[in-house]
Amino acid sequence: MTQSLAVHVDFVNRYGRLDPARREAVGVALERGLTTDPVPGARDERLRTATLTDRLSAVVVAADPPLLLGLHPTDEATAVAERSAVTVNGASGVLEITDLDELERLLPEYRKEAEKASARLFDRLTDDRLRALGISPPVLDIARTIRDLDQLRTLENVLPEAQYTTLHLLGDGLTPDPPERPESGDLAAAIRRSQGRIALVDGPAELLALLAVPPSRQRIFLTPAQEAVAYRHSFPGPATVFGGPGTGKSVVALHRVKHLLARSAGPVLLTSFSDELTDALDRDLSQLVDATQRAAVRVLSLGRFADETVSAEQGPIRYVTDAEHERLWADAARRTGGRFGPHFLRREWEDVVFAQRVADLDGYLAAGRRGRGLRLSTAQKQQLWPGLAEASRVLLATGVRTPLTVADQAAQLLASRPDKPFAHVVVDEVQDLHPAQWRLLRAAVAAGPDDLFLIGDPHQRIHGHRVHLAGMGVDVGDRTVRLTANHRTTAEVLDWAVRVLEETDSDDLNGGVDSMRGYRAARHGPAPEVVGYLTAAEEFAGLAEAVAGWRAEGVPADEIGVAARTPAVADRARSMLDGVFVGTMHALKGLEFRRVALIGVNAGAVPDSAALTPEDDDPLGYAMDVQQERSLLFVAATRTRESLRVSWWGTPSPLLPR
Ligand SMILES: Nc1ncnc2c1ncn2[C@@H]1O[C@H](COP(=O)(O)OP(=O)(O)OP(=O)(O)O)[C@@H](O)[C@H]1O
Repeated sequence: MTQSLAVHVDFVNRYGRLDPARREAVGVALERGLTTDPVPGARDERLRTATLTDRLSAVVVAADPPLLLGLHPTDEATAVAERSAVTVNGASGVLEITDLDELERLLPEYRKEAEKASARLFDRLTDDRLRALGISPPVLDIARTIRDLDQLRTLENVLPEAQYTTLHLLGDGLTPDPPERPESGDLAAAIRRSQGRIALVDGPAELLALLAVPPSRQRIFLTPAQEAVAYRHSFPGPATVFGGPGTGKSVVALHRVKHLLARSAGPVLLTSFSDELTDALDRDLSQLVDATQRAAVRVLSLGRFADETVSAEQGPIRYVTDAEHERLWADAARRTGGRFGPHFLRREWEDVVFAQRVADLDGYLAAGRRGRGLRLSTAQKQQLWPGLAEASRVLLATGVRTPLTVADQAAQLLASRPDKPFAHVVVDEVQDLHPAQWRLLRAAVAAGPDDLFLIGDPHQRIHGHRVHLAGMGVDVGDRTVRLTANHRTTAEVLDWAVRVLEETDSDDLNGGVDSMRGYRAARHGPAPEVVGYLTAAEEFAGLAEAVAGWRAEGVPADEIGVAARTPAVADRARSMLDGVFVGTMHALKGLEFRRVALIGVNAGAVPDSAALTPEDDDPLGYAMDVQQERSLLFVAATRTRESLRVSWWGTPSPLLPR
């Protein structure tokens, strides 16, 4: 691909804010091709302007390829070009724009303030250290005057983004990423390196296609925090990225794939736990990589990957049906003398016996039951064992399979082969994976640098397997990066959703805890609307009215999501709504909409009594199941970009925040 033009995210955002007529006119001008004019008196002669319409001009960096930096009324474009300078960050090698006039205007004021203070924020750091971390001379001057983080924040929109981020981390007592020591400091290389902020296109047609992608669908640009992890040169082993809902974790996954493809011939596996999620990743990846690179990536769910691996050796696989599965656990429960229920047995088998590949009673007596709540005495384990052994016999020895047993078989097949199918594996939504799936991931790639890039959110765990990664041969050491800024949900919805979780901590897959503190959302919107009705019929009528209202406001049907806790309630809603996404709360995972309605959030339905371990059998297991139901409501509530409506009939769910 020839890359004849580069475009900065700021240009794209400004274009997106124009009215349709101006957008059209700018499009026509871009199609004709750019003519740039030098700006007399510019502090950096590489900054030019290009006239686009009678009122609008682009700020352009004269480089190879030319970079469209900003889009402004012509006077303003000239002023930006006059007072700024283009530089290459000394640590990361990315392109930066510094407003020199503004820094020089502020410096005397900040110096005067600094003289009054007894200490300044960066006193403990030498100039050499700051320079090595990419702080440029004009920024260093003003950084020296800063007293505290609050004062630093006043410079957020003045300093180049990456330098601001570095200073903020240092001021917070944290260590920024080590410098990458870029091999070349020239502008062309810097443009190519600034992947998350600058897109390269092969001409006006491709540029217009990029500009036509609505902001909610664009996956091209990253914030500096996202960019720092997605384009980190290399991790010496498995790395994790944790972040709350809407922090751009899936976007980071896509860019990590792009980065790996630029550095290695692959092949790369991009995977997640469901086909819906991998289908969405697959669609978005095509925005980022070209056809040659695309050919070196497999995008498929863990279930399909496992199925492919096993069926290649053994032919088509027959999976157990839901009815057979239910019968199996009812049989197993009978073999325990009826002392334990089918639900408990299934969880015990999946999370202990099968998770640890326990083969006999002695193994079971010795097995740890981390995360399983209720303590069991030796006598109880002995009572349980015949039921568990029968489940193992049916599920492992006969030809009947579940997705999890197939994952385990695939893991064993791959583990026994010297050649691994992938050079790198990138996984989204790791919080829901079962140990068998972790074993499969581990076996899909040889241990080494950049083997596993794991992305997730412990608070969105909705399938209940608790895993300790080091025990799966996945040691992430201190390679955990956290993302905190939410780009999807409004602050009002995020606050409400966090209250559903009741401020609990979730274990972080790594033996520690991941706390909710630090989530933030910059956008604002209406508070969630919570509506109660006397009967289900009235609630459905209220839903239909609300959806009709949104449609009348101009919200397209496919930008509306409706979810219920159970398939039956969802089916009923689906039958009365056309073109709108209607599904279970589980099915909302990973999706997003402009408006979301959660229905049937009543006592008895949320939490779903059928999904709870009976409290008398196992109080701790019960508490964990309730927590999982909270996570589910949290996940469903955070799917909306604009507003959330929650309804119930009869008695409201006890999980709703008061
Ligand atoms: N740097 C960014 N600039 C603008 N929008 C962004 C940015 N990063 C993410 N977004 C937007 O935020 C939304 C959420 O991103 P994404 O789906 O990657 O988040 P996530 O962390 O995987 O979410 P979840 O865990 O809730 O499924 C998307 O609409 C995406 O386009």
